[in-house]
Amino acid sequence: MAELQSVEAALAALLQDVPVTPPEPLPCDAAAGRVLAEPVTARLDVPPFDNSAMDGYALHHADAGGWLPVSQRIAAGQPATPLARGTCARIFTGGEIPPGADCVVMQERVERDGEMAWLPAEVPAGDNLRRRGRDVSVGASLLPAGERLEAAALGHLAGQGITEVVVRRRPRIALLSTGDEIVDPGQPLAPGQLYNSNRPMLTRLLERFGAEVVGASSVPDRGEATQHRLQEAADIADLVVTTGGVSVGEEDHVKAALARLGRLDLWRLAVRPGKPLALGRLPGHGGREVRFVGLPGNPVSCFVGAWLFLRPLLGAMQACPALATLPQLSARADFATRTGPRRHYMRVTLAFGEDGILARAFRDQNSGVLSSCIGADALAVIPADHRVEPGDRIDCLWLRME
Ligand SMILES: Nc1nc2c(c(=O)[nH]1)N[C@H]1C(S)=C(S)[C@@H](COP(=O)(O)OP(=O)(O)OC[C@H]3O[C@@H](n4cnc5c(N)ncnc54)[C@H](O)[C@@H]3O)O[C@H]1N2
Ligand code: MOO
Repeated sequence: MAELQSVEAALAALLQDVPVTPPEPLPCDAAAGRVLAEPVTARLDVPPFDNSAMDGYALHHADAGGWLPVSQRIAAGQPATPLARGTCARIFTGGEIPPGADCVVMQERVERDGEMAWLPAEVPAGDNLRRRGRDVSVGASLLPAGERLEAAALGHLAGQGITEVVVRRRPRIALLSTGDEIVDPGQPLAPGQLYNSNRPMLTRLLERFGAEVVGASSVPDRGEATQHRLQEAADIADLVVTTGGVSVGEEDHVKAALARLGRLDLWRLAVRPGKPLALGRLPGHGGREVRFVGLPGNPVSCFVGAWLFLRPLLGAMQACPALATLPQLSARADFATRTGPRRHYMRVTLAFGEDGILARAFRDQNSGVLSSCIGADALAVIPADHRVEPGDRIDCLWLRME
């Protein structure tokens, strides 16, 4: 039997020559989670004018230390007039610093008597000032291509008055569920059948990774039907993902159908869960090359396979570096385990304490037990042929992210 491949070899095969989806313009209001196809350059200074960081009094620092007349009042949104030397201005947070002032004293340090204000001595120039362009200056790089538009980036675009961006088209995914025993929720369940957990789970994960599921259908365990559905899927998608039917039984038709239509690049990994994972390519509409990932049917194999393989693949398709890898944390195990010839990706929760991070493993790590993925903070990576005792250091891949 052919040797099992490593995760690294599978990732290298998967990420080779990945076609990037085309750019498309999109209103910023609809761009959350999308990936910038072009860098954005700042066209405004932010803040656009020197302004006060405090409610208080603006003055020239050389005039501090004594009583000064209050010569103007500047609320946020009002224009300031030049400040006469020897006077101060009542100012509010965000108010424009008047020409001639170079510092602000917060009102808690100031005594007020009618139109006069007492200001403490030795106020440094620049105190409590937010200078024009401190955050962003015109012409500077605002956001690079490949940035995923999350909260702060969307705020940054709005801060420039930008209403439209050019983003990568979301990769289109066709999801095929194989298995005669798999039934859609809402249908009655006959003996020997079970409901399709993988489809909604993968749909949600794929959407979180920036993709759009454009087709989701079920495939009976027959070679011809599998081939037909694979071709239909390849015609509408950038990536075809199947679940189940990639093991060694005679009811496992996916690999054969793939090999007939396109090409099987790699099959069977030294990992648990997810051993029979298959990677390949299919010819799409008009001769396009469509990627193929065949996940094993066990729900945990699908969950882990999506994080390990679909996420970086979708990152490459959107030219988004943030999706390429998962952050790695070092934790202490609070469990004992032993691996055989396959690397084990165990579902763990992480407790962040004063002594560091403690990883707790879900009790049943079988690849059919989807409960082990609910609330999982991370995947603990246990090398092949390895023994872990409680307290041992282990590497964990952080999952609490997009
Ligand atoms: N003789 C061998 N048998 C198996 C091997 C092997 O090396 N030799 N490998 C085992 C491993 S490891 C895995 S993983 C599974 C994967 O097999 P398949 O990818 O062909 O998956 P299926 O047999 O179709 O399904 C496996 C399991 O998952 C259930 N399933 C499938 N789809 C769904 C779904 N959409 N929702 C919920 N559950 C689903 C299915 O009913 C099966 O119980 O092969 C082992 N066998
Ligand atoms: O490789 Mo499988 O997913 O362990 O049951």
